[in-house]
Amino acid sequence: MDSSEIPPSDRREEQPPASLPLPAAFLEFLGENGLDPALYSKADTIPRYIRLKPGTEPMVVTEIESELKCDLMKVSWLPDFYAIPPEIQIAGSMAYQQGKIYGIDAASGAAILALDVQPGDHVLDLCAAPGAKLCMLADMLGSTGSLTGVDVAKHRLAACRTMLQKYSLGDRSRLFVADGTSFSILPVNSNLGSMEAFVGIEDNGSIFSEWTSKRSWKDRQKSKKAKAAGSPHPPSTSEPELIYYGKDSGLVGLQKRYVLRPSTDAAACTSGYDKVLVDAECTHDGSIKHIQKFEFWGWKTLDRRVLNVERTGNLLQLQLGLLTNGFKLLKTGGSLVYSTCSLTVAQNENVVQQFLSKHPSAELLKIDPADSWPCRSGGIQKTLRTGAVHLQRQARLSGGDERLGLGHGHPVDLVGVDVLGAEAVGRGPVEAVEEPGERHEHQDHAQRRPGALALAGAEGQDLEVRQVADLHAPAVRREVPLGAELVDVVPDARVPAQRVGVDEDPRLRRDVVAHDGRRLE
Ligand SMILES: C[S@@+](CC[C@H](N)C(=O)[O-])C[C@H]1O[C@@H](n2cnc3c(N)ncnc32)[C@H](O)[C@@H]1O
Repeated sequence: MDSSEIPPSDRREEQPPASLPLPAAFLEFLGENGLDPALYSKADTIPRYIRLKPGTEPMVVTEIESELKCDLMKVSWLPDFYAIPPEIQIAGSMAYQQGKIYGIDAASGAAILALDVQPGDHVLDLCAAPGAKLCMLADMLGSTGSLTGVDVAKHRLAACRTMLQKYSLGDRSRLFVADGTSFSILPVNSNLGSMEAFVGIEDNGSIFSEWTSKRSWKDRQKSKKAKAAGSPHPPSTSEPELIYYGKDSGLVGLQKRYVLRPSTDAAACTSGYDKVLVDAECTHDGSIKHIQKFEFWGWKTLDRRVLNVERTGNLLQLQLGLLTNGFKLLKTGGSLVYSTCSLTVAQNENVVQQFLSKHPSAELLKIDPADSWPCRSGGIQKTLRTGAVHLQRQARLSGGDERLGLGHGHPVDLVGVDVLGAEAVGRGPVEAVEEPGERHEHQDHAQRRPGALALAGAEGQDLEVRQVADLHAPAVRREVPLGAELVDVVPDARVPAQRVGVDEDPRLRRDVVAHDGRRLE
């Protein structure tokens, strides 16, 4: 959504109130978890953060300041991060539209720094969508190594693809719709010994050619069949689905069966990922601005999606499952960051404790740069927490090789990075993400994908997908020509898929939605 195009009256309506009348059930949840409700009245003082694409000329800062009409305050401990006042909308700015800046909260930045990505690393982001951290990871990677993003929600992962493309960060990346608790595909080029056998000679559809957004004939047939059978979605499988790969991701020319084959535990030890980020699905209670959105969505939704006991129980299992599988995919000596945007001990320290009790080869490591971060200690030694406002914690764990029975531990690190005064993960520059229709998708997806839970909600980061009709009715329904890949799609507001700011996920009912239907006028 391009906020510059929303009439000022609408803009005001979208601003949540500074202090919220929190419902009893949420107050109870906070009480049970020892959290102070006063946290949620501070949203109007929490800055928003943006990150400048590395390499952006310093003089651009002045230009952005004059465009946004505010000062950009450099965050000394986070390279390329700037704080801006919370009420500033960036989505309408040229700097944003030209891909010079993106919205990402400071605590997310800390999680990525904690991962300490090095040139040549193979990096896995196991809960990647909507993709702010993925973009930063891609930036850190530079022109070597590889980045694999996984998320169980296809439409959210499609937003990651849009972001990677918009910021020209996708060349070394690949994106899989998959359950992160069982995903087992290793990085390419990590098993060179046997790779020759998998380099394709004839392209008969079993070899990766350059990625295109055009759907294959096979895919189109599948979705036609699904439609004919009365289902808006193609039948789901639990097989990972590759929805994007960049030209330098190493896939082009390889046989699909080589790239997509599941790995064994032993193979992961030697050929797994160097770095894994598990930014797990959580109750999002540490995201003050996210909680504020329930004022609009309805507090009953908060009950159902955040506080529901059954859901929370499942969530803890999911978090442990994601952490365990992420660890399994690390190569020996690799490291992992576990992070959530919940403030609860249950979803953070306890999950990590449980994990550690079952994985003796995993140890906590100290994250040295965190010494200069505005953090305080968390509940376990070497964990850090933020102050009153926001929590994000990272566990940094070594690759373990107990599966080989070698029995020696590697240094592991659990860091609760918490950023004093850093913003809660807040509304991204592109407005609200979770609209009623989207919630349906989450739930539907959860039913269709084993391991998936209905989401508590997006982090509100830079997700560029929205249902215009729901948010800003009346959206203009004038049609413009569709890109070839969108044939079969019946969107709310049609736009060419190539346009920046468009999510094209041909298999979902949400279809293709312009950021703002009025642009089509
Ligand atoms: C906190 S958000 C991740 C935010 C993201 N790292 C970012 O920086 O934009 C959690 C994500 O986990 C995903 N998720 C939930 N269950 C999952 C599962 N079983 N496997 C993989 N991803 C899952 C959700 O779809 C959601 O996008």
